[in-house]
Order: sequence, then C-alpha cells, then structure tokens
Amino acid sequence: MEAMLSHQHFPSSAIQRRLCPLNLHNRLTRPSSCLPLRAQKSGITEGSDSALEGKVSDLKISEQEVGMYQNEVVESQGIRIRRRPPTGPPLHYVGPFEFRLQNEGNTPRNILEEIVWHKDKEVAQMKERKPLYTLKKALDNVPPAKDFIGALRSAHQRTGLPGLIAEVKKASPSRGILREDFNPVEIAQAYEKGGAACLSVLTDDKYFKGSYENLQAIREAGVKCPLLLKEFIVEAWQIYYGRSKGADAVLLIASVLPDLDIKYMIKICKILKMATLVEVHDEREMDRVLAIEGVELIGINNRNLETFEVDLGITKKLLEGERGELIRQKDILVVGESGLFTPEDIAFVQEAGVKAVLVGESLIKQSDPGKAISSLFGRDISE
Ligand SMILES: O=P(O)(O)OC[C@@H](O)[C@@H](O)c1c[nH]c2ccccc12
Repeated sequence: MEAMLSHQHFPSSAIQRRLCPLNLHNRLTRPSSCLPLRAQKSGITEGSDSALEGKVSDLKISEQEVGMYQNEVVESQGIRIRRRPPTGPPLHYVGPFEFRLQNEGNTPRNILEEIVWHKDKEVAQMKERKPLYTLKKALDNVPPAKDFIGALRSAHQRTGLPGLIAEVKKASPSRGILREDFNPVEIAQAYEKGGAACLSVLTDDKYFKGSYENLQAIREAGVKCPLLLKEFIVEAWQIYYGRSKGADAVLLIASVLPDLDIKYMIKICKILKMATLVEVHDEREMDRVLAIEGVELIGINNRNLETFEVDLGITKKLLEGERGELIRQKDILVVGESGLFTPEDIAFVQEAGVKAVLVGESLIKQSDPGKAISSLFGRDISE
C-alpha cells in the first residue's frame, strides 16, 4: 500500500453522506434539481433561458460530492468506465479519518476511460470559450436537422440491404492512421455518390484525428446525407455544439453514460430534432437501453472499446431471443457497427437482424472510398 498523504478529522456531514447516500440522492432529486449531474454542472435546465445562460446550480454540490454520487450510480448500473476524479485520487474512508492514497484511482484503466477523462477536461475548456447561450444563438442560423433514421429506413427499403452509415475517420487508437491523404469533404462526397444513406464524422482530435471543422466543412459543401456527430459525449453542451456545426444525430455510448444522462440527452436531441444512436456492446447495456423510453436507434458495437477486440458474433448474440422480439415490437432500428469488411459480413449481421451498418476502416482505406461501397455490399447500391 502507498503512503498515506493526508489524514484529518473527517467532517460529520461527510460521514453522514457516506453512511446514508440516500440523503444525498434526495437532495439531488428534488423537483428543482431533477436533471442529471453533468447537466447541473453545465447549468442546463430544459427549456429555461436562465439555464441556457449557464447559471450554476443553486445546490452548491461540491465537485467531490458529485464524484461520489456519480460513482455510486455508475456502479449500480454496471458501468465500468469511471469518470475522472475532479480533485485527484478518490478519498478512502477508514474510521474517523480521511485517507488519500497515491496512484490509486487517478490513472485510467483502459483506453476508453483515458479518452473519456481527456474529454471531460477538453469540454470544460471549450465550454468556457463558448458558453451555452452563445451556442443557442448560433442555432438560430443553422438549417434544421435532417432525418437520420428516415434516411436509413428508406435506403434499406430501396436496396433490401442494410442502410449504410459511412464513416469519415482519419485514424483510430486501435488502427493508427487509416488514410494519409485525408480530405474529409472529398471522402464524404464519394461516400454519398457511392450510395451511403448517412455519414458519421469523427470529431475527436487527440485519438481519432478528427475535428468539428471537418463536420462543418462537410455540411457546408452541400452533402445531403444526414450527419452523425461521432464524439465521446460526456455533457449535453457537446450536443448543442455539434448541432451548431451541422450534426443531425449524436452517438451516446452506454458504457460511458448512466441511464439518467442518456434519458436527458435523448430529450435534448428531441428538442433539437436530432436522432440519437445509443451504442451497446453487451447484454447488460442492451437491457438498460431497451428499458429507456424514446430510444429509436440502437448501435451494437462489435468492437470492445476497452480491449479493441472485434467479434461480429456480438451483434447476433444481442439480437437473439426476447431481446430481438422486444426490438421488433418497439420498432427500434438496429445498426451493426465495426469490423465489417466483406459482403459475407454484411449478410451475417443482416441475418442477425440489423437494418443498418456503420462502416469505417474497410471503406476509408480504399483509394476510392465510394467504389469501395460496391465491393463491401457485393453490388452497386447507389441507385
Ligand atoms: O472502422 P470500423 O471497424 O468499420 O468501425 C466503424 C465504427 O463502428 C467505429 O469507428 C466506432 C463505433 N463506435 C465508436 C465509438 C467511438 C469511436 C469509434 C467508434
């Protein structure tokens, strides 16, 4: 065990909170404060201008309390990805003393956790430069969102094959640089010509070499396909920002976001007329997401974002039996994501029940990413 860095008398209110998390929960769920914590921290209250002006919650919950509460929620939902401790390593409570252990809890355990922790810091900085009320003004000048789900459904009806979301991605942590001569607008136009129903645009810079500028440039170049904001969403602010750059849909990752955040973000997207693609990777995440009202589009990621392992069998497994039945009853459109390279792969996930696919690597690596679509599907799907 590492050396104890500090020990001091433990404040009695903190003991109470520790022993009785419900007290904290009750405080957080009073009517005036029923928003998810991250929303409260960003000062957003639905439909209220004062909130959009970025007012800080009157609850005055300390960062540390927020961290404690979040981690309890996250644990109860089986979410393995922890959020970055706002004040360094988490405290450990032993008797009446407070212990701070070095090197425990303050380093990410896997790549997804690392990305999310970095994202937390990045968003905090971006938000300072562009507070929500300025984004709200920018939204007045953005053309309305395009119908992402409608485009996928009609492509599926037209071709009898899964509707294609083609991904504009320069690099990834698992594969490194995928394409050196990367011109996002040309790639997007080639995808559209090749028959893509929608496009997915990576905006993360550090790990995927993407940008919001790419998204905006594609939108402004006259591409008609609806655009997915492919980002690690940790706060509602990012959704508004993405919309201001022309995004029509956003990705919400169930292994990162607690249910309450997903629900709240879906509501925001509905207000902004955007679609949400809620991504899952295992049964538990699928069951959580199926219990959330208003989910219309679910992505099954065949790639484990913690280990990078890819297995198309994940899509099949998550669509079998009662889950598949419920998905049909609810008329949810399912997207098979990652690791699709051949017409056989497409047939495999279609057989499993998907009506759309999300493909990056196998298209972006080809010299003509538009023509690559015909090879992937085994025929021309452009008309
Ligand atoms: O390049 P691939 O294996 O075809 O995968 C595309 C897409 O599914 C993948 O980029 C992806 C799916 N979910 C994500 C979440 C974050 C970043 C990336 C992703």
